[in-house]
Amino acid sequence: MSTIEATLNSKKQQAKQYVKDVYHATEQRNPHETEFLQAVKEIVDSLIPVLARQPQYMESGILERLLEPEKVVSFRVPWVDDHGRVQVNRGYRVQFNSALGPYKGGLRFHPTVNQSIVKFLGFEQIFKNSLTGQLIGGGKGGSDFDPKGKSDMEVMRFCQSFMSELYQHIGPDTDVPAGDVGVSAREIGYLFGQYKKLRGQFEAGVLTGKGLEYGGSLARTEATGYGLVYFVREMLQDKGLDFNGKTVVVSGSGNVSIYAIEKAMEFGARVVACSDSDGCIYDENGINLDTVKKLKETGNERISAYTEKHPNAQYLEDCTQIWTIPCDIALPCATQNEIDEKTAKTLLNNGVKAVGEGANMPSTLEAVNVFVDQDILFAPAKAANAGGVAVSALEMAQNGSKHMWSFEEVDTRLQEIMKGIYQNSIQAASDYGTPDNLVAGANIAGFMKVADAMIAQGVI
Ligand SMILES: NC(=O)C1=CN([C@@H]2O[C@H](COP(=O)(O)OP(=O)(O)OC[C@H]3O[C@@H](n4cnc5c(N)ncnc54)[C@H](O)[C@@H]3O)[C@@H](O)[C@H]2O)C=CC1
Ligand SMILES: O=C(O)CCC(=O)C(=O)O
Repeated sequence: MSTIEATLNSKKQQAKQYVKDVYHATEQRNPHETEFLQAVKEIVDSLIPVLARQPQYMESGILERLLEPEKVVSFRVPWVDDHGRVQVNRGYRVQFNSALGPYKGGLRFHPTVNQSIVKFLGFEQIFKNSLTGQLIGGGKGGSDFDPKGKSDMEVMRFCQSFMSELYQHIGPDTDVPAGDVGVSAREIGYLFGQYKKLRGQFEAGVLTGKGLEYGGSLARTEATGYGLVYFVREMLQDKGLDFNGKTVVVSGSGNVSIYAIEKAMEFGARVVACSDSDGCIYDENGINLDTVKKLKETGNERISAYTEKHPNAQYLEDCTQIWTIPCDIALPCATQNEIDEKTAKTLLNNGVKAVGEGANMPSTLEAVNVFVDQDILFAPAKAANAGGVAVSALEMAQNGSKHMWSFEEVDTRLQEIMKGIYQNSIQAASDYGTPDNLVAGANIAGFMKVADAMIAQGVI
C-alpha cells in the first residue's frame, strides 16, 4: 500500500469511528425515537467519504449540531367537537435548521404523529430543502389529530386552536409551514385565517399551499407528484429509458399519488394500481384517474369504491399487497416504511427496474440496501419528492413580489429544479466514489451546502 493510500485509509477509518460515536450519542439522547434514528443512520453513514476528505466538518461539530433541532415546540390543542365535548390533542413544531433560510416544511395531522415522526420529517427536510437550491431551512410539525370522519366545523375549530399556539413561533421570515398528510387547502385556509386574526395583518408568506384566491401558487397542488415523475424521468433518461409503455404501480391515493399518476400517464405509462390505508385496486388495463380523483379529492371515499365503477378491476384488502403486483416502475407515495426488505425483494423478483420515492422515507434501511445493492434505479425521497417544497418556495417568492406566475411558468421552473437536483446528486455520488448511488449523492449534495453555511455563520 502506498503512503497516500495508507493516509486515505486512516482518514476513512477516523471518519467511520466519528460517525459511529455521533450516532451512538444520538441513540442515547433519543432512545425511543425510532423513525428519527432511522433517518439519521441513513444520512450519517453516507457522509463518511465526505468527512474523510473534509475533516473541517468534524472539527466544527457540524453533525453534532445538525442532529439537535434548533427548537422543538410541543403544545396542548384543546377544541370542542360537534357534541359539545372538549377534546385535547398534542401539537408539534420542530424547527430543525435555519442555516439556509427560514424553517420550511409541512404540517401532518394523523393519529400516528409523535415527536419521533416530526423529527424524522424535519431532519429529512433540511437536506431536501438544501437540494432545491432555494433559501429555505428545515422544519416540520403536526398533531395526532385525525381529520378523518370529522366535520368541517370540527376541523376548523381544531385548526384555530392549533394556530392559537403556533402563531407565536412562525412568520414569513421565521418559519413557513405548509401541508402534508391530512393537511390540504381546507386546513391551510383555516390556519391562515386564524393567524391573520391573531397578528392583525395579512401576511401571505407565512404559509404555503394556500388557496389561489389569497396568495397560493398555481401548480403547488401538482408539484410533489409531478416533480417525482420529472426526477424519475431524468434518472431513466440517463440510462436510455423512459416512462412510455412502462407498467407503473403507485401506492396511496392522496395528493402526491394522484399527481404522480397523472404525469406518469401523460408520459405514456400504464399505471395499474394505487391504494389507501385499507387496501389497493388493480386495474390491468390502466386505472381511471378521474374515478380516483372523484373518490379521493371530492368524495372522501375509500379506494374500494373504485370497483363499483370499474367491475373488471380487482380490490385487494391489504394495502401492502400492492407491492406484489408486477411492474417496471414502483412509486411509493403513501407513508413511511411501507416497503421493507421482503417487499423490496418481491419487487425485484417481479422485475422492477426503477423505484421513485414520493412519500417521505417509504423504504426501510434494509429495503434501501436491497435496491442499492441490486443496482436498480433508485430515486430517494429527499431528492425525488422535493418538488412540493420547491414550489412552496416559489409561492413565497410570488408572495414577496406580489406577482402571480402562470401554471406553465411554475411548471417550467419545477422541471428545471428537479433536473438540477438529479444532476447535483449524481455528480456528488460520482465525486465521492459511489457512482449512480443517488441515496449517497443526494445526502452528500444536500449536506455540504448546509454544512458550509453553518461554518460560515459560526457556532450558534
Ligand atoms: N403533500 C406534499 O406536498 C408532500 C408530501 N410528501 C409525503 O408524501 C406522502 C403522502 O403525502 P400526501 O399525498 O400529501 O398525503 P395525503 O394525506 O394527501 O394522502 C396520503 C394517502 O396515503 C394513503 N395511505 C396512508 N397510509 C397508507 C398505507 N399504509 N398504505 C397505503 N396507503 C396509505 C391514504 O389513504 C391517502 O390516500 C407522505 O409521506 C408525505 O410526507 C412529501 C413531500 C411533499
Ligand atoms: O411545501 C412545504 O413547505 C412542505 C412540503 C413537505 O412537507 C415535504 O417536502 O415533505
